[in-house]
Amino acid sequence: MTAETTGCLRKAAVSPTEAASDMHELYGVYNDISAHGAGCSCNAAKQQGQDGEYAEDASDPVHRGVFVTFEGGEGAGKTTHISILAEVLESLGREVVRLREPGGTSIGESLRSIVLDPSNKAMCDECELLIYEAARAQIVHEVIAPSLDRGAVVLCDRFYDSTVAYQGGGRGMDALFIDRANAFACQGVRPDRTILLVPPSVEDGLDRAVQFGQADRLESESARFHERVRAAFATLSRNDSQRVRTVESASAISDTARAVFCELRDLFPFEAFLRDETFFKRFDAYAGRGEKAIFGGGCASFSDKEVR
Ligand SMILES: Nc1ncnc2c1ncn2[C@@H]1O[C@H](COP(=O)(O)OP(=O)(O)OP(=O)(O)O)[C@@H](O)[C@H]1O
Ligand SMILES: Cc1cn([C@H]2C[C@H](O)[C@@H](COP(=O)(O)O)O2)c(=O)[nH]c1=O
Repeated sequence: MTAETTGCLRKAAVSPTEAASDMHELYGVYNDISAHGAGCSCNAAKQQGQDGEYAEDASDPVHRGVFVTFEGGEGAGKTTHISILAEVLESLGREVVRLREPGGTSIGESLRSIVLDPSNKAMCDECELLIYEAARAQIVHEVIAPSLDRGAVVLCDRFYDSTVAYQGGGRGMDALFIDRANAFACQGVRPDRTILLVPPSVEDGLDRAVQFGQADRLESESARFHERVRAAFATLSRNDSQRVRTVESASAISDTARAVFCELRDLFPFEAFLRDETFFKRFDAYAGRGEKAIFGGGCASFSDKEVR
């Protein structure tokens, strides 16, 4: 099995056996690791595409990679769990592209600093919506579509569901217009799975989010705004429960990480990790380290200094 035939492994010729042996070295606990090679996620994703589960019309592209987005209110734990997932997927030999929205491209990061700048108090809702869509169009065109085409796993911190929740739920903007704007920006690219992380409460999430610095323009919105965003995310998950999986991020990071892996087990070969009582405990050490410390790894990063 080669990367060319399956789209499953890192671009160069890394066989399932080699990937398994890398992971064995890293974690040193699995004897039945060859089972991971058999559970190739891209085949699963492609199959789902062929079955029409993810592709809503015949013109939708069926990509070779896997696109997973993380959503949720402020401080939900998206950065932390993307980092954990990326680390494990890389150990399995996958090419992982980590991104954030808005951002992830040079243009997108410039738009991010404008839309989140707390001094931009004059920004109207229409301008805000279009900035998010502009950044999205650029990241889809420049990074997400090409990465999926070559078979990478793309992990994105927020995507179009955030526009539905923040500009739709939070600002009360027209839902149909938002759907059309999202479709225009995304050109048929849709997440294969979305993990919706839910902190214990809006207040807890905001406290977590601002612990390392000043609140940005959106974080500075009222608690009522953030409650509406939270409710809109909950509705999204109820209406599309096949794609959008809710995970509470109320307890230890290890418990939340295990629940995230559970929701992705049909896309990636995670069974051995899920059977291991102790595997997820190591991730409790990520608590409170913040984005800068976590994103020290080898894969494409969306930290401020290393923007893709
Ligand atoms: N179960 C949990 N899962 C993830 N993070 C947790 C959990 N419990 C506490 N935290 C803490 O919450 C904080 C916020 O996490 P993180 O930065 O990953 O959230 P985020 O959703 O990316 O935030 P933001 O909205 O600012 O982008 C971190 O300090 C993290 O250690
Ligand atoms: C994509 C997107 C984001 N937002 C909001 C949500 C957050 O408040 C910020 C992004 O900051 P984070 O620290 O990276 O979470 O922007 C939005 O309102 N609409 C969107 O489409």
